[in-house]
Amino acid sequence: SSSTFYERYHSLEDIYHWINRTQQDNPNMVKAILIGSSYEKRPLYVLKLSVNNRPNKKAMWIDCGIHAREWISHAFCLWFVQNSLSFYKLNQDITRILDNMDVYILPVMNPDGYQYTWTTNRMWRKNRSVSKSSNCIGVDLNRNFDANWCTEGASDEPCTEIYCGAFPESEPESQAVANFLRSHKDSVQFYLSIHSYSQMLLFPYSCTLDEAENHKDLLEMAQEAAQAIRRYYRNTYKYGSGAKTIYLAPGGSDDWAYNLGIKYSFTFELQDRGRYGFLLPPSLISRACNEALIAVKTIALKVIEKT
Ligand SMILES: NCCCCC[C@@H](C[SeH])C(=O)O
Ligand SMILES: [Zn+2]
Ligand SMILES: [Zn+2]
Repeated sequence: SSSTFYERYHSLEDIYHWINRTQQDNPNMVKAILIGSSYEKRPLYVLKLSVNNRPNKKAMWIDCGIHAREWISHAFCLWFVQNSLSFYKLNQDITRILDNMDVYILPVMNPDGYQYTWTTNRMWRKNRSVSKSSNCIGVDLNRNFDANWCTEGASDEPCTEIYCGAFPESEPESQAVANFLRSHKDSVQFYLSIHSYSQMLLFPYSCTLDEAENHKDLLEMAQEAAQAIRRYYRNTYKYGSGAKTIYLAPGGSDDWAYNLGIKYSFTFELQDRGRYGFLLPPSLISRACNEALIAVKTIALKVIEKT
């Protein structure tokens, strides 16, 4: 049954098959868009969920798997698509969100790294690009965007886990995402990047301790989302600006999207708090994804109210 499919982790090949099947099974709600390819030439597919052709309709963006080892992230993108398709017209919140917003979902932003965690090193974080200046492999895609690039909280050392790359958008994966968002910046109102672990709802800035101009709005949205998780699932998520709540992290996709003009920009760190860490067991996928789902719905509904 479908519940077991979504309560398991899936190989890259299985996710590509799932993308294909989901589009084939839902021809008038789902379209797969090829937005680029990885360093090792694997396709980067975005699924577009759209239930109507309302003129100048808003949109939201969710990317998963920017960091390869954070498997609960990829699982959430699949969970979100399945939940949206299954409960449209049945659940009031999902129906209101889809009636008002198209949703762009990138289930695997770092396919080379993800494949590598299945075949070679479960704890791999970065992409798999080869650098000219070092034998070490991989750039941290969440330090490769053009937002205070390679300042404190990133490293110019290719062998580190937070290597910023040779220059901003040096990597095909971050370049593909940045290009897509640049060409859709007038419709995308809400950016969301899914990570693990530590149970946090973060918003700009992470690249500096300065407050975002709509900090009050972002804080209120994150607080309401964390309260929803607390109320429905009795679990605790911290929330706040990235720099103050987790650590300084420049070159991030959320800060870059925010500076592009996407004023509702978030990074979620899903379960858990460290007991299993990146190795969250499949038995906890449904809880972790349901907690993230209620948070996404809470914020998406507020974005619809405000835009
Ligand atoms: N854009 C930076 C948000 C805060 C840091 C997020 C974590 C996720 Se693993 C990181 O990229 O180190
Ligand atoms: Zn991450
Ligand atoms: Zn993380």
